[in-house]
Amino acid sequence: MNYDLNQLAGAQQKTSIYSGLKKLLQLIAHERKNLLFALCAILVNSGLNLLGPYIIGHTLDNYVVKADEHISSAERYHGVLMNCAMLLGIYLITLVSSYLQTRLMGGVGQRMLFTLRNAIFNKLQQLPVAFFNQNKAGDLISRVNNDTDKINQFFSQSLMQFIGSIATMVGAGIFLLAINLKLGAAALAPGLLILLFTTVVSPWVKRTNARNLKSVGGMSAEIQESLNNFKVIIAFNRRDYFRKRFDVANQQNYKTAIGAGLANNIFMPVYTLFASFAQLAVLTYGIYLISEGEFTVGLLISYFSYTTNFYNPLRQLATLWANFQVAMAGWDRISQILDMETDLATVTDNSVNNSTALLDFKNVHFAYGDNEILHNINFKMERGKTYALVGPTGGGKTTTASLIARLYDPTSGNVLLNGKDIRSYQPTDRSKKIGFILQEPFLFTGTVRENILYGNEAYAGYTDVQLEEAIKNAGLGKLLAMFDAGLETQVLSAGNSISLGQKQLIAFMRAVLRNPDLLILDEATANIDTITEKLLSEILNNLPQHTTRVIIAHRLNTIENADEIFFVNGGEVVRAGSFDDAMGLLLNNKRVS
Ligand SMILES: Nc1ncnc2c1ncn2[C@@H]1O[C@H](COP(=O)(O)OP(=O)(O)OP(=O)(O)O)[C@@H](O)[C@H]1O
Repeated sequence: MNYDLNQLAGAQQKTSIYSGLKKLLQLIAHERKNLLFALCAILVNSGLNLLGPYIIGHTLDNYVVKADEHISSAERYHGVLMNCAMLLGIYLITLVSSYLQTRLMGGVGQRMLFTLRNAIFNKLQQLPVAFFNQNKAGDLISRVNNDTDKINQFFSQSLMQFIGSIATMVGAGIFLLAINLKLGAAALAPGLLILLFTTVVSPWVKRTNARNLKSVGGMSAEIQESLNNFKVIIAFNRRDYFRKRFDVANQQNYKTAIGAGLANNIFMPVYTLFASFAQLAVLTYGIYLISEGEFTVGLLISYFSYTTNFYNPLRQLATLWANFQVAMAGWDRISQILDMETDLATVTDNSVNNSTALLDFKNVHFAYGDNEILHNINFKMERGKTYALVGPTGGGKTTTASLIARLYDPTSGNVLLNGKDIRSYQPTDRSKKIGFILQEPFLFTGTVRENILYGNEAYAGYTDVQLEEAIKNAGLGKLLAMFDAGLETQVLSAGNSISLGQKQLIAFMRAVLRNPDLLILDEATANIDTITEKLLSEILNNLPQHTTRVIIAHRLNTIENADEIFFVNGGEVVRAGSFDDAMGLLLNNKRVS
């Protein structure tokens, strides 16, 4: 299955703004109350702002331009003062409502960021190994950090301004048309041209931003790769090579960022130009209407304010629209992860199998992409026995072990665990039954204790003394004693606080403590001295009766106690009997050739 996000990008970028926004809003459905309050605040704000120009126009017409002779100057003065007081009240209420709106939306934005990052992280935890093989960690980190932040910025800063601007525009448009239909139409006509321009240009702006976010992800992947491998880079003197690679990624990012900046800033000047056309139309046509006696000076002044009230938010919308395009491009990249279907779903197994073995491979084929690695594999593994997988490098041993642990599913055929399709087990049940120790075990930054407890939640409440007791009971006491500070020894996930061999010992203790039915060791003792390795082999021999062991190793002494050896090579897994049988077979083969 194709899990490469950057290859899927083309297909998935076609999500419409409406459906993208709808899905995004579903994610913050629980914020409905806050959004509603903020919306009320913004509507109050916009509505009151629109009353201002009308009151000013009304004041001018009634108390200044055509003041009625019957009104004394004291009454006129009083009228003007009353209207000013009303305006002051309006301005104060808009101040409070705009504060409320900013506060509410700031909170919504931060909570949304939290929810989004959580959703992506949880999704990442469910995705199969193939997903991580096909995508670079740096790009994924950029999606979790950078792209979610773009959405947060839009929601916390721009969304309410966006709605406020639209509300002000609609209100101003209504006032313009209601006061004078013909002049209103002339004032609003350039707005239609703006709408047309926006519709045509927006897809290009979104595409340009998507390209930019992709190159930010690419650059982040470059940085991550060179930081992770800095020792190899220094040892092989590959600094120039990586510097050049980074330079290419940085250049690429620079170019796409310039493109995105250009695209995001294209709206503003065009909107300003059309807004000026509107003011000109109001001025010339308005003066003509006044000369015809169809309009008043006070209303013309209100009209200018309303035209400004219509076009200013429109200009603001230009910036907000660009922010929205950036956010939607980020959302597309995030939805690619959220929409990713895992092909390792749990299936129901109603078939009747009479297999009594712990593990049963039935006609298993497996391919990475188009490259078939295992062809029609059939073998069984019984409870409590020790099996070794041997064979040349690249022969398929790790791949076979990965199928046993269901890191991948067969392309065809079945793997049965306890007579049931391995795909029918819930991930938690399966991982309880199977322990997997890798050549380069992953440890978290923390203490040995914390690393042992990872995946061993049953011991979470244990005191150090109780845990040490459990470790001793599992036969692991001598291993723990190899760490100077015992359970409190510090481990750095990406550092050199302990050796690779010591890391393997911690992973070994972690896996054995889980008391799994099946324990897989993939070159898990390759970095351990022969004396400690003997100790590990004793521990393995003393595991509970029911535990089956699968050992992948190149060193012969590691596998000499195996009950059965399998040769894994050329797409086949062949039974070779016990260690002695296998050695005999190997010697005979050599003699023949
Ligand atoms: N993630 C992957 N994507 C594509 N091909 C892979 C992947 N992992 C392994 N392969 C290929 O599958 C084949 C078998 O690899 P595998 O790691 O199973 O061999 P192995 O016998 O365990 O080798 P080694 O002894 O070196 O660990 C190799 O040709 C390898 O290149």
